[in-house]
Amino acid sequence: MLLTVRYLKCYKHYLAQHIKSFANANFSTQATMMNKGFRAALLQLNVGKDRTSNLENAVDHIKKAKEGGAKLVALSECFNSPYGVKFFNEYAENIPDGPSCKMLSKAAKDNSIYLVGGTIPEREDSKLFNTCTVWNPDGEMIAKYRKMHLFDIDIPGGITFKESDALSAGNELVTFCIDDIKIGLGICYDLRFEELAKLYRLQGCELLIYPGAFNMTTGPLHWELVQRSRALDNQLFVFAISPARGEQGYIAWGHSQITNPWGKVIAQAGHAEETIFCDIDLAQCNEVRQQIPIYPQRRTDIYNTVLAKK
Ligand SMILES: NC(=O)CC(=O)C(=O)O
Repeated sequence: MLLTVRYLKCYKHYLAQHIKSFANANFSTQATMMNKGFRAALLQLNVGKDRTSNLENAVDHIKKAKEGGAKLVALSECFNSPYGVKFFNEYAENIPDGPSCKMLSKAAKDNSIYLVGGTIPEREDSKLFNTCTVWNPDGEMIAKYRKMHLFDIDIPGGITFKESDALSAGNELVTFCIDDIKIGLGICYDLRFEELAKLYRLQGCELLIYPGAFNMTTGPLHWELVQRSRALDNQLFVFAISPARGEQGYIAWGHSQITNPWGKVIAQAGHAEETIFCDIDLAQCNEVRQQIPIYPQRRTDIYNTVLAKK
């Protein structure tokens, strides 16, 4: 079995109740859904310039994730193309008619899973977006989210990147449900914006999923920290899925991660190609919310986070 599975060292109390640890990937499918729990697999894949190879590699790993018992499988930001301003136009596709969406739909259906399709560069009329699609076990697209905060930064001696030279920003929060679990979507740089996560929390989300690709400047400092912050502040699970670290162009930090509502990292990849599995139980959100009731304790008479009126 090619899959690398991390042995999860978990919080003593929660280990017993909620988190299963895995030594291998020979899982039974019976464990795929129980109450508010499910097995998730985050696919941290190598990505190169050949779109067809990227898609074939994803199909292969999605199948293995299903064999490992995953009910929800998630891919990284730009899993089908290199990540870079000069590549977005060349690789852009219509959604849902392009080859990447066709593959995602088929893979979700063939494996009967929920599939968070990482992101692809999307073309709509004359505009390009960085877009995440989500597919249900019948192969239907059930959500489409466009990166809302474009990655425009300039760190002398570090990294300069200007997504807005090529992309337009999305303007909508997007959620989807698996049974009674509500899940919010963001993409990479969106992780840094606490108000977005808070709005999802206020809408009832218990899990936020961010395909992402931090880099060798910001990754070591911020990748783990922002995810733990979003999870802790909003008392929910956070998944972030990176491409594996390449050697040329934009070098991704890797370290795809699952964080629980305590702000504790319960699974994390290294930097190479790897699948991480984790059984999560969303009931843990309510427990934390009851034990540390910060939401009813907020002083909304003094401050508040609300959706802007359009
Ligand atoms: N690539 C991004 O969108 C974000 C990132 O790398 C960072 O915030 O750092």
